[in-house]
Amino acid sequence: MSVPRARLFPTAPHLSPSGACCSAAAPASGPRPRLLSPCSGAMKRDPPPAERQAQEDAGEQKTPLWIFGYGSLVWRPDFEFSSRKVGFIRGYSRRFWQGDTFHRGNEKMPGRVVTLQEDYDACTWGIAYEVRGEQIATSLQYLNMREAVLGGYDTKLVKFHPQDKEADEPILALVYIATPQNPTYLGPASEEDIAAQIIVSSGRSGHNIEYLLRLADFMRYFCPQVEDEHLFSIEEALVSILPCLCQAEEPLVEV
Ligand SMILES: N[C@@H](CCC(=O)N[C@@H](CS)C(=O)NCC(=O)O)C(=O)O
Repeated sequence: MSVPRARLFPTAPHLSPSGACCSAAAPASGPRPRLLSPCSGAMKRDPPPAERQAQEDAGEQKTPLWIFGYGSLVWRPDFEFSSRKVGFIRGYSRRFWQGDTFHRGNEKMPGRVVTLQEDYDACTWGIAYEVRGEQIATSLQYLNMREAVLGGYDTKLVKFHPQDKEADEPILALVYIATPQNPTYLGPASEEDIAAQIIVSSGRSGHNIEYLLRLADFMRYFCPQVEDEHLFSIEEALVSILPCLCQAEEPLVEV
């Protein structure tokens, strides 16, 4: 029996037309859980230099800060923003090569989430979020915990290209990347092995299957012109193991 995906997962927080995430203060179900670092007693990290510079620039010049999401940030930003744009960054490929022992896995059975691999000829599509004024410090503080402390990601400044290139110039954006030097980096594996690991992993933010399917649905519905072979071959491998997961009739992600 096929089960439409939309019924498998609670809908992502609804984004109001203005683009402000109406559940930015808390995830869909109740107040955001206190995020405890899995490495108990880990000190809260100072923001990395690139992030601090971007924050200082934004604060002093009242210019907005843009944050580029290409994984869970695409469908669960969970911070207040002023606007958002679909687009891409050059020079990177998205890969399910980062282990996750908190959000979509645990210490014994880490999940697999995405990071970026330097790849000169490649582009990675996602969403850039514009944060202004007080949104800047709030979003960076939240993402530092969610991505850096709990996820092993570092920050980098990249050039974001909005999909509507006639209307928009490229924009400098902050992106979170998990490098091979971080402790939960897993590196390459076959799409079949990655799918098998995703099927058996879940963590504090939900099942790893949800993470994969929401990202695949975002790309299918909002970037239909893009063929992300790595992502869709993992999805295909997962559906061949779990044929009950039919493709969603409507997008799981609302942008
Ligand atoms: N940095 C990427 C990946 C972010 C990502 O997926 N990070 C994990 C941390 S391990 C996360 O936030 N997970 C939250 C969730 O799975 O709902 C992005 O911009 O979307």
